[in-house]
Amino acid sequence: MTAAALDIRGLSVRIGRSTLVDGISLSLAPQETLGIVGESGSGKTLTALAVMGLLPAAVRAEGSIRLGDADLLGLPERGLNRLRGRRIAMVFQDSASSLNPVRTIGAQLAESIRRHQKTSRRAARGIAAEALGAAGIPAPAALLDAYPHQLSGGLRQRAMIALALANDPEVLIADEPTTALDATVQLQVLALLKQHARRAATVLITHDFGVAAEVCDRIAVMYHGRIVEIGPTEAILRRPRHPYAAALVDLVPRLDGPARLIPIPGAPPPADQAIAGCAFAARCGRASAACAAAPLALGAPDHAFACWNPLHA
Ligand SMILES: Nc1ncnc2c1ncn2[C@@H]1O[C@H](COP(=O)(O)OP(=O)(O)OP(=O)(O)O)[C@@H](O)[C@H]1O
Repeated sequence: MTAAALDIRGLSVRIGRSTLVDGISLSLAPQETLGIVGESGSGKTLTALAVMGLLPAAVRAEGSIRLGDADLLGLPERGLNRLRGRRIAMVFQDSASSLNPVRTIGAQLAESIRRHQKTSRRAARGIAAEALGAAGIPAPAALLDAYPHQLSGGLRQRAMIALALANDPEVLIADEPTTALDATVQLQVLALLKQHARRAATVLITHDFGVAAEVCDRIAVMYHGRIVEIGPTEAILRRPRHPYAAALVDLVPRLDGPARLIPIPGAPPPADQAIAGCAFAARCGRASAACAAAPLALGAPDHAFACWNPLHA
């Protein structure tokens, strides 16, 4: 079996007594593209920030996150700094606030390249121009001296993708990389990510199931800080098992009629109100207290889902 590019086990993210991400496990093969899909507030970004070691100070992460041979949660800041940008990189949703507004695109790219590769300033500028070209930016050399505010949203997002990919990382995390873009630019950026995904492992975070279906080999559905379903994209699209995943699939625009809006409960029921029979028996088919929709674990069947009835956890 090929070693995982990224392996997350039992990751929880907490602030004070609140658990915002609740014991999730994921494994990503080299060159695999995994979509993390879920509604706003489900814990997607916190999961990504935990992997990058970029959580705010008051927020704690527990569990294990391995990038190849490196244990990311155990690394001190200096160790993380050596890996970030070189072995793992992230594209953020909002390129306007993620790029430094007072430094040119070229200076920001060259700095990242020189931090991780032994190279002269001149050579770093050349690599920077190449990275911009590879991100589909026309006349990349001319863009090196531009400031972020001088670029359109689409160009800025491409520049950020170039920045993330400049050192050829093993793992790329893209957090809602197309949300702020108009439809045609969205398609171009997705095509770019798809092209990159052939070279390295990619995690695409989105609330849009259609976007994930376009690019990803597998999809993990997050709900209330947990992964409630994970499996090959095709399988989830054809036969979603968890009601939330089914609702997301139903929202993907179709040519054969309007999408249906299916209301689902806002949160798992508290343990003392949990029903003995599975509330989602119709989908999971495990109507008794023996409901085996166990917390998703590595080594679970290819396409697995978790029940949120606490009696069945
Ligand atoms: N610094 C923080 N302090 C306290 N709570 C936080 C903090 N950051 C996030 N949260 C909370 O944690 C939960 C998960 O947030 P997260 O940003 O991961 O969601 P998300 O799925 O990425 O949503 P979106 O799609 O809107 O970005 C939310 O309830 C959010 O309000």
